[in-house]
Amino acid sequence: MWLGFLRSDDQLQEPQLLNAYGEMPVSDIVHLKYPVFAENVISCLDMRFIRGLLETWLGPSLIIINPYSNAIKSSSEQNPDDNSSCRLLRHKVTEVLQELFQTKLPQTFILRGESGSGKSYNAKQILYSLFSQTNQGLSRSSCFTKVTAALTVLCSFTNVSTKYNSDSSRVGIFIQNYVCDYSVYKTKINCLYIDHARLTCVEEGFNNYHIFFEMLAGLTAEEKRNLYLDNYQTFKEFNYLSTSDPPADFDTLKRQFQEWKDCLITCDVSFTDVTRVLSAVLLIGNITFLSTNSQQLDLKTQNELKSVATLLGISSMVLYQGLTTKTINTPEGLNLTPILTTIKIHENRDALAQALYVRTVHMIVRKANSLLRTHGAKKGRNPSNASGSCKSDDRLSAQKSFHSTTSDKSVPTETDRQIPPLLNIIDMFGFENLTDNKLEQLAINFCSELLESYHNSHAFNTSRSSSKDETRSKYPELIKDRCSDNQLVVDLISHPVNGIFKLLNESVRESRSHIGVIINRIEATHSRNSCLSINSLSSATQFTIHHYAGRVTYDASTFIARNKNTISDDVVWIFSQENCAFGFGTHLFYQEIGDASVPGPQGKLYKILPRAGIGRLSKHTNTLAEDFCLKLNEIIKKISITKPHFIYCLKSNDSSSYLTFETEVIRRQLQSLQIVTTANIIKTTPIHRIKYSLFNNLYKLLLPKISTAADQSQEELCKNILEHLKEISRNFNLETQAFDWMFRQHHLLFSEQVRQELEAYKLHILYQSAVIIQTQWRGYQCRKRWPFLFQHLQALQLRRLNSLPNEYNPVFVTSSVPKLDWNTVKQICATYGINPSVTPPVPPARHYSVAGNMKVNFPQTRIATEVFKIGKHVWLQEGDDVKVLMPSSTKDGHLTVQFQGVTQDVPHHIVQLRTMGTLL
Ligand SMILES: Nc1ncnc2c1ncn2[C@@H]1O[C@H](COP(=O)(O)OP(=O)(O)OP(=O)(O)O)[C@@H](O)[C@H]1O
Repeated sequence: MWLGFLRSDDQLQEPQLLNAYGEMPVSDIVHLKYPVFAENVISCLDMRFIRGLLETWLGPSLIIINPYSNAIKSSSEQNPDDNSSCRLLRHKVTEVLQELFQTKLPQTFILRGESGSGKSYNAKQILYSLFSQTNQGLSRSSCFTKVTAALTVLCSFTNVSTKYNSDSSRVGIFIQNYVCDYSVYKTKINCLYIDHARLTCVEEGFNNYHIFFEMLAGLTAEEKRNLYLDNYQTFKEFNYLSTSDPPADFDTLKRQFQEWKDCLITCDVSFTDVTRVLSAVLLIGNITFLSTNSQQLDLKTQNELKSVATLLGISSMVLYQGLTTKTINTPEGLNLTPILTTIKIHENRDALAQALYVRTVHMIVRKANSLLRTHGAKKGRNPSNASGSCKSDDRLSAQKSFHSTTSDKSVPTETDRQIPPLLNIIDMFGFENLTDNKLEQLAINFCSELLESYHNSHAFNTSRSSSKDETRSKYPELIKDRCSDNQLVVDLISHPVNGIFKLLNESVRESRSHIGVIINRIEATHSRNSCLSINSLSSATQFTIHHYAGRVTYDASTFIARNKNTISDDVVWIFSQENCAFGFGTHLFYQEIGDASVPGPQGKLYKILPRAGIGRLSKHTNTLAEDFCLKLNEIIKKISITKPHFIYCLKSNDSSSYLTFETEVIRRQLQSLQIVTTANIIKTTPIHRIKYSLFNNLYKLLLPKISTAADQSQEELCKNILEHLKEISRNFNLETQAFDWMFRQHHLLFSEQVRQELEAYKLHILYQSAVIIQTQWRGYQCRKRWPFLFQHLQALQLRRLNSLPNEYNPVFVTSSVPKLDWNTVKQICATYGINPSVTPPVPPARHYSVAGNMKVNFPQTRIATEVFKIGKHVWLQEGDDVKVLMPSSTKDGHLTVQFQGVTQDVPHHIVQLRTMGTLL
């Protein structure tokens, strides 16, 4: 089982990983001298950055710096295959996969960082590594092609250019990979929507979604004519795009559109249907009603109304009526009344555009999810999970609360074990602080706070519980402060009784409240919350929250309107089968229309967002904030029963400049992500907590001999493994006092240093085993081929001896002995300027040795393997530790050795390198 992993070059050729103790720059922040300070971390990251090393370990987690190298490369030039900068990330994926296979405990990669720090980029790299290590590599994995196609389509739909990132994703993404038999048999993409109001919000400085610019650049003249877009020469002529700037030059947009189109087809979604909806959305934005008479349209708009109606397969009359009338349910019956204000009609229009857009995205994701299963799932490799596995998973996770599970996360219960082996990836929103922060920013920053809270409870809970026992942690107060600050903000925003979201939701339901009233209520309810400040004298609609990553001032003036998230049923019923001949359009609203007990509008309000997906529990009437919290909590519940692996993404600068390391930017991110505190905690506390049985499963192969005594308990076996490790490490003169572990009733607590030693030792054992197996296999192959080879050699010898004519060539050679093609050899020699008749020169002496696939530099510590005399005097005894300075410059095959103050050239074979192998 391990050999598959061992073939990965990344693991075997990672000298940094195993050799970094004491070297600068260290490959793991935890190896910096205690106590770790921000300055040391920054200089370490800086030194690595200069050397092109963008990844640095933080114990079991990884820090990755975004160098913005794609600023100088187009996306088509970026090939994940030759991306050598992701070596440690790939290694991490391998480790996590091994853990998944051995412990069956679901695992989650959580990408954290500011907007633009590279979360989405690294999420793709994780997916790439995952698929290249499973499913027999990428080439055979159609699942991976579909996942990347789905993500490419999604990116165009959900990415926009912002102040922080020219390619910022406006949805949170949660990817679930179901793994079985070393294959990903199903991938599910879940989206968390929040920012669809951006589509119709045409304020200055806001950019619209990439797809509109790509589509307008990439459609052919004929396609544009068919979609009624041929009369528009520039982006600015569309109201919804009038304030936006194209995110790239025309040719790039055109190329991206072609890529998007290909990916859409890979996802089995109709290109024509989707472009019809997108064109309709753009044209809907241009339907403007006269402010003097709300029911009247100007002449140009009349044409646009007709075009939209044709694109959506409805009559202009039905569309016009849907936008301008409202059904009111009175005790006397249903009344169809005209809407009198232009603002209300325009709200209806924008709600329609948003609903069409976001539901199309949702439908594409659902379609892609249905394709992202390999045959394994259908064959029922894992019958209990393969069909409807998400549902069962949902139910399971919904039963557990976030806080109860985080406290005892490493204990898989019976129910946990039924969960299929899952590898999740979470790529949520980055923290945002704009000049004008709205409801979307509050939701996005709340999401960051929840993840921060999750991080605190997972990264520090174990340490706190252990500190109770041993009071070893030097940072309990600091951790407590961070956790309680964070909890204050989470409560302020989402408390079920008096949180900001709750107050907002009530105000939407009451439909009378004014934002000033809400702000007053917030102020009154949270007057003691130190994370909130309201200065009602300077502005009646603003409040400031002290988030973990900085203070953000929110303008609540649009909160109530944005939180509504509603569309009237008059608009929804436009898409009933009687009215609409466009099947795709009808399908977008099938739930609302299908759920209605009586056909036709009833004066109800529906949500703009689709109901299905992760938030199955959500209702038709939920507000935006309600829906967002529900879905986010569901995701957090799902991941709280998995083992998290944090990937901290840092941006190297704020201006997206290529390879520019700005110290202050890094310092800010280190502080908000608590990297320095985490490093110190990892150094001082046994942070790992694992059940004895799981530990033994992972590491029992380290024991030279496993006791077969039936009465040996799991705890005893675990003790034996650790004692053996200590003994081995003592022989290496490692600081064994840092080998920290504690035995608890069911669990073992151990330090990061122990984990690293265990992993390094395990890798070494696996490597040795692989060498033995390969040696045996090659020996077997040689012995099998030897009779044919022998015959061949005999024939050659015979031909030479008898000077047989060249044409004569006995057919002894079997297919298993490859023939040397001299013409090719000559050609290669000519290409590389090699003279085949001249013996190549001896390469210069190396200034290092290689042991266990690692480079070991001079001076080295070696062991004398036999007695060595200088004259008659015995200078070295067998087993003496000696210092080897370098290969001897005067005598071939000799090394310059120093022992007891004397330096002497000694034959190579007398002193052997101290590797673990010498001790086994
Ligand atoms: N390791 C890397 N090497 C090269 N380019 C990178 C790397 N990481 C990120 N980038 C580039 O930096 C830009 C920002 O990255 P990305 O969109 O992944 O950030 P993000 O954290 O997901 O931002 P947001 O939260 O706003 O979506 C992208 O153009 C991405 O291609």
